[in-house]
Amino acid sequence: MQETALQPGYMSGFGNGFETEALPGALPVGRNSPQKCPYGLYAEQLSGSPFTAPRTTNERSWLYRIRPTVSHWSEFRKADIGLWRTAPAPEVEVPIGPMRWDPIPLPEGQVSFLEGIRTITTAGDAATQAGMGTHVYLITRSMVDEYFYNADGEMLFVAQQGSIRLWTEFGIIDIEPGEIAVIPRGMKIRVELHDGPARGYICENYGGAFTLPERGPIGANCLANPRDFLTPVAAYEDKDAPSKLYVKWGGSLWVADIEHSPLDVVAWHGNYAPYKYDLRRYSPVGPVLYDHADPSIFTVLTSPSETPGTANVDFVIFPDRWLVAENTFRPPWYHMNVMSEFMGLIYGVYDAKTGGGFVPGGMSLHNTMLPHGPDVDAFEKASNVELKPHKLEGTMAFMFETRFPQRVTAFAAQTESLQKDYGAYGRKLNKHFNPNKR
Ligand SMILES: O=C(O)Cc1cc(O)ccc1O
Ligand SMILES: [Fe+2]
Repeated sequence: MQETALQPGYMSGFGNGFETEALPGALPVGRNSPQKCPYGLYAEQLSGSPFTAPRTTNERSWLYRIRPTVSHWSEFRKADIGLWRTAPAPEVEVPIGPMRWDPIPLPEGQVSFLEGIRTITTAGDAATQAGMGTHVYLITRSMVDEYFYNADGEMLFVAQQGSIRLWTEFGIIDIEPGEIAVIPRGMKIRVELHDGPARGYICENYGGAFTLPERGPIGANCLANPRDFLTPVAAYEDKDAPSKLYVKWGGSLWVADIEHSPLDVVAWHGNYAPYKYDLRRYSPVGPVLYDHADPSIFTVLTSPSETPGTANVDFVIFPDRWLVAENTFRPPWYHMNVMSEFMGLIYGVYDAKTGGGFVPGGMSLHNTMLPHGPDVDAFEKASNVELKPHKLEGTMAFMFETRFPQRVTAFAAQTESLQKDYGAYGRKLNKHFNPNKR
């Protein structure tokens, strides 16, 4: 490994055509496939979209690597996929009611990224490139001489506890709680524990690649600003060692013995690349006079479907912000939604659930067309509080919202972390109706 490659360095921008080289002159100039590449490297294209996709959604990168991926290939055998599930996964009947979980505890023993995935829900069908899986990751040891890529979807990491280092083919990404990272489909990684143990959430997106939502009348600024997205500079390993390459393909995990690190990309250029983003940089826009707006105003990233305005997945956050609306019930309203809502809490308190039970590291599921809203504590407080400007501080909840109903896995339905009494929270709401008093 190069001395200079040990600390992550980043380039700013979303979806840019980046170019970066870990050795001077490693990138061919003016062409993608010279007869011989500099330093004896191999050229390889990684296509994240069909070749013919329109320019706005066309994604590919050119990698200049010590060995092409095909030479990392050898006899694959089935590996134990543990508790990772892929849609469709009809393991249990999905309850017709809200579900909520306490944090899944970190295991006592040594658990790598691949061993510590716990799928909570699946939606759609990975084989048709539609839907998503939601997972919790639990990591107590780094991957050593173990590498992985996911052919079934891109992975959005949401760090909740501890920090991890994602060694990718494209360079190094560090994330800590409050930050996210996106690893596009097909990109090789090794996940290292930086400051652990680590827990977080993953949205495995089988559909259209995450992109920034349109801003419409908001204009050219606010929400997630493109300059705050960071893509790593090239960094490579020239390492010969008995290693394992794991591939998730078609919902199964496969493994092959390889003799060298596949993170051997010395230079690359293109717009198909991993990135990170600090959620605390999000610039929220909201109601400045009255009413509570739809949560789509807080969309960080969206995975579009073929139907305009109907997301395969929206990644939405509920960050620190001022509440100023006059004569308004300020928390989320009671509602039913054709989209299904998986929520997690990174830190702090979520304003619709102030009565306890939705804690950092926990999660909830409000499925397609199932009613939900503030708990009794949040309702009573927000209905009676003096409506001064009020700042929600030290809070970061998020939602993976998909057009598809979500199925829970057998693990999620049977874990001790499942709260047995959550389904009844709505029944605690008091009757206030009085026909004699307006
Ligand atoms: O249900 C939830 O808590 C998420 C949510 C938040 C909000 O402000 C409006 C609608 C919505 O689904
Ligand atoms: Fe909701």
